[in-house]
Amino acid sequence: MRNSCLGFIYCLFLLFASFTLMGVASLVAEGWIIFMELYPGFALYRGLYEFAEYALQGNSMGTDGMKWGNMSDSENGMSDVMIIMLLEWLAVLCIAYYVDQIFASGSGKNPKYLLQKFRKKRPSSFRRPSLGRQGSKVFVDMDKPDVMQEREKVEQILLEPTTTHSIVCDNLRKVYPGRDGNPEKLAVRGLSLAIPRGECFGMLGPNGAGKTSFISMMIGLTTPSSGTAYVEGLDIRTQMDWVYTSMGVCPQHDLLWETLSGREHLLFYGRLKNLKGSALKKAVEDSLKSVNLFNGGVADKQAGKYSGGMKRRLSVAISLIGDPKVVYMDEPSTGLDPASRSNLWNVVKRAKQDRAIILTTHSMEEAEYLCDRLGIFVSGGLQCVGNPKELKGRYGGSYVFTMTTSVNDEREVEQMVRRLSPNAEKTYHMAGTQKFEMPKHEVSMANVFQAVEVAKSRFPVYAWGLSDTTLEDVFIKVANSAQEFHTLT
Ligand SMILES: Nc1ncnc2c1ncn2[C@@H]1O[C@H](COP(=O)(O)OP(=O)(O)OP(=O)(O)O)[C@@H](O)[C@H]1O
Repeated sequence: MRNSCLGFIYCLFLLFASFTLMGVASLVAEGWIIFMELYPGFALYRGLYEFAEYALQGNSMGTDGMKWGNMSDSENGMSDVMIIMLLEWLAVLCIAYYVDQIFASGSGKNPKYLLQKFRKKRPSSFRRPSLGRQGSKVFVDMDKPDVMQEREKVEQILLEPTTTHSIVCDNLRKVYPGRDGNPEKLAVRGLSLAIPRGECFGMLGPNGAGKTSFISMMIGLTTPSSGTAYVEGLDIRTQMDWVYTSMGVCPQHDLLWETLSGREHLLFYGRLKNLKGSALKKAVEDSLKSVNLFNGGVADKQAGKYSGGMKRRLSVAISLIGDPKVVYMDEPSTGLDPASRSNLWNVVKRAKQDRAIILTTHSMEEAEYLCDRLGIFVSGGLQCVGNPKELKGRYGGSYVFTMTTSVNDEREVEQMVRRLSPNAEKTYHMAGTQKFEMPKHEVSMANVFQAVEVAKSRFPVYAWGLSDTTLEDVFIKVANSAQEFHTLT
């Protein structure tokens, strides 16, 4: 519809141009004609009109029509037409480029980005301390010393000429532009992170936290709205073609060709990674063996006939072929049965020796088993970073006590817990089941066991338990407090 309207308006202008030039050209001042030629369709028509005039004259007089020499003739105005069309072509080219940068899918640049580009001319490795720049965010980050420390580490690394860190994210940010009346979405807010070779970094976070948006930027599917990241020293904004050669990806959903076999997939991706001849054959066989897809003719079966677990293992094998220095795995074990998952974990564990791996997962067990360090990501921001033990120590300095009784005895349970630990906090309560967090320094195990024995003699206790903080407790605590903060701000 829009195209038809534009076409119609364009034709109207052509008609108007032909009427003006043929009918009243002699009555209209040359200045007005030049003014009208600012409309591209009019200028084009004027040019064609003059060509036609010369051709007609040429036919009747036996000459050649318009020649280069006639272009400068002030009578026909061709020099004005050519200059106007050339300048307009340049202007429209620039406008088209600018509009494309703002509206192209995934790029989502701020309309003022050109101004910002001119304002911030600095070498990519130069960084100022982010404290001052973040303004009101400083308060938030001060609350997260580990995140601040990571940011400072990144700033330090960026000042060094060489580094052992395979991935360095420098204040990476992603904003999706608002569409169809929806406001713009800040999916990743200023992420700074440094991951050395040989480390598997786990990215945990609730649904919609921004993990996939982060990975999409790192693998070149979308461009950062601001900030950047360096992969093996290469800038993802400007050197993505080189980054691809040292990168492997296992996406959240298997991207496989149903009619190709597992072996053919690996041969294809191996060739893309520049492997040839016997080196390619060996890499494919090793890869198939490592993910248990080699024996029994499985390697030559069509991927469409693979089970979900086999497809997932093939995706992981694809991400590792060609010895990439950096690998991204987006929820690699989703949908796998326990045996296949354990198999896959062994593959990943072996693979991380000489490379950096970023892995997103919803499984705390997987994170604890595979990852050297973890980051909990909520509402687009990193809330904490550290190894699983550190995080449990930092966020879980308490025992979790659970007891299930009849609803009538709930008060007694609560009083018992208060006597054991005056600062205990009730974290869950549902139909007779209560959960309390008791600070470790207030509680002695022996007292808890004794108190439970006394309680059992006074009222029926259906179940009880005392556990150390799990990674899941840490995750829930961090995610809830961050979500509360973002709802309030
Ligand atoms: N192309 C897009 N345009 C607009 N908003 C988007 C787009 N892609 C993602 N989002 C929004 O950005 C936020 C982060 O989404 P993202 O998929 O990165 O989260 P996630 O942590 O990977 O979630 P999950 O664990 O469910 O995969 C969500 O609120 C999502 O709705």
